[in-house]
Amino acid sequence: MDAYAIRDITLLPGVSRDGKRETFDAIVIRPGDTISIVGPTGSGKTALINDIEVFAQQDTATRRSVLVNGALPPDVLVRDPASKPIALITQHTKCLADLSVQDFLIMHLQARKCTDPARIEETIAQANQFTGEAITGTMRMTALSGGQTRSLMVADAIVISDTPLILLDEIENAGIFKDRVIASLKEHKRAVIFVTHDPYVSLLSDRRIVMQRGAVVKVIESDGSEEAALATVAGINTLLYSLRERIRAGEQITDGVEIK
Ligand SMILES: Nc1ncnc2c1ncn2[C@@H]1O[C@H](COP(=O)(O)OP(=O)(O)OP(=O)(O)O)[C@@H](O)[C@H]1O
Repeated sequence: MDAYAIRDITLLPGVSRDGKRETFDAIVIRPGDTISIVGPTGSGKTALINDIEVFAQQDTATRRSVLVNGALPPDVLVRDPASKPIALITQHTKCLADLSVQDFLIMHLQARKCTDPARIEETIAQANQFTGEAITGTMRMTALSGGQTRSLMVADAIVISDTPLILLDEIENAGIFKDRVIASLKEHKRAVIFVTHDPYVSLLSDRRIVMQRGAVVKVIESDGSEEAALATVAGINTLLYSLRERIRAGEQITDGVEIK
């Protein structure tokens, strides 16, 4: 995004599923922000990120609108895929191209009109920070696991697509290190919005948008009061990760398991 620098993306209220106006004034998303969207099944979490992804202008079911740098988004951001400042990655994001990881990334680099070949290795190295299952350039895209695919897509969004905002729809079971993804997105000054049912991701976020009946009903700002809960959940997360690895490796877990 050299030509058009994104300073912020603003979501303006729409209506709930029963037609009531949402009560928030505006939700402003800036580089480095980590936001989670939580709420029961069917409460409108996916609809909310879809509004952001399509730059809604009161033309979706929710009647919300989205501004870029405080104004209507310019046409080029909406229509030119190579200029799109938003990457949406879901559980179902799959790559059907029968190419090696390296060839796929080269193709994407060309599509994005980028000429820096160092970005290929950088993307693979970044993806390997997010997953415990090593990815190499010679692997086939179609042979990657769910966790490897999601890790590569997030790394690609950071390094090659270079998008300022990444939307991640329920990637929790995909076997990626979510805390590392969040740390890396912050380090690269990217904003991320997670649709999530995962307490760890929710508690790690700077802001939590709570949905009910198709509407935003609350925005909780992280103010340190959940630190103790976060520390406990982080311990549970680490424990579960190590157990998962040991069980996958065929071990029997006969020692006592303990949250550190
Ligand atoms: N404000 C709204 N007005 C009208 N329809 C809405 C609104 N918000 C969501 N919907 C519709 O309600 C349905 C459920 O919403 P959505 O899929 O976004 O829920 P969700 O919270 O993502 O659910 P899940 O957790 O099961 O994925 C969808 O058909 C969506 O288009």
